[in-house]
Amino acid sequence: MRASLIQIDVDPDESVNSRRSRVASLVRDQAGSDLVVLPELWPVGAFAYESFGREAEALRGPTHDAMAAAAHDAGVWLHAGSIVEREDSGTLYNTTLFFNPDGALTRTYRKIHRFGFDKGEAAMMGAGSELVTVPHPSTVLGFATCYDLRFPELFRGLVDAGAETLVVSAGWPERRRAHWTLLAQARAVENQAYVLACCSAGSHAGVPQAGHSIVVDPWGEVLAEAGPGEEVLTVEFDPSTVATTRDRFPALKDRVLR
Ligand SMILES: O=C(O)CCC(=O)C(=O)O
Repeated sequence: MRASLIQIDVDPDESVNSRRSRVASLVRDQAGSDLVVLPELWPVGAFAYESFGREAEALRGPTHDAMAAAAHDAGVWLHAGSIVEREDSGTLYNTTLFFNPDGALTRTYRKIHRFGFDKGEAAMMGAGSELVTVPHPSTVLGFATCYDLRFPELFRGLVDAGAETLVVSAGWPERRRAHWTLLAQARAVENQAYVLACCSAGSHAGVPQAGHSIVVDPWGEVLAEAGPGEEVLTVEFDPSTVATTRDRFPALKDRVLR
C-alpha cells in the first residue's frame, strides 16, 4: 500500500482560495497512491482562530468541491485533513472529509478533543462524539485529529472497532514537536497499528508548525519522516504486518481493564 502525506505550508499570505487550488493540484499529482492524507484545518490554519467564523463552510462547501474533484481526477482515497464546518444550527466543528476514488464524500469525522483549554478552538467549536473507522481496500482506517493524539483511549476505541491504520491529521506546534513524534510512536506500539500522522508546515497566527509528518509501523519503527517545510511524504507499507505483529506478540489479548 502506498500512502502520500502532503505536509502543506499554511502561509497566511496565501489566500484560502489559492491554497485550495494549489492543494487540489498536489492531490492530483498523487495518482497511483492508495491513500492521500492532508493536515488539520489547512484551508484556514489550525491556530487562525480569528478567521474561523469568516472561513467556516458547509460540509459540502468549497473545500469539499475542490477535494472531491481532485480525488476523482487522481483516482485516490483522500483523507482531506479538516475544515471549519458550520452546521445548519450555526455551531462550528473541526471536521475531516474522506473521499473515495470516485470523488464521493464517504465519511466525516468531527474532532472529539478540542484544543485550547477554555480558549481558542475549545471555546469556539462543538465537540464530535463519534469514533470513526473506515474500510479501505487494503486496511481499516481509524481517524484522529491533532490534540486527539494525547488521548490513548480514543485510539484503543478505534482498535476495538477494527482499525489497523490510524490516520492523524494535525496542525501541531513546533514548540511541542518532541511530544508529536513520541506520541505517534506510542500510539503505534501500544495499538500494534500503523500510524500515518500528517502535520502542517510554515507559521500562521504566530504559531510555527512542527512539520515532521511521520509514518510508524506496528512495531514502533519510523518508516518515514518529513522535514520542517512543505513536502509530500510517500511511503510503501504492508498492512498485513498488523495481523502478524498482533499474532506474534499478542499483548492486545492480555488486556485486563476495558
Ligand atoms: O496537543 C498539542 O500539543 C497540540 C494540539 C493542537 O495544536 C491542536 O489540537 O490543534
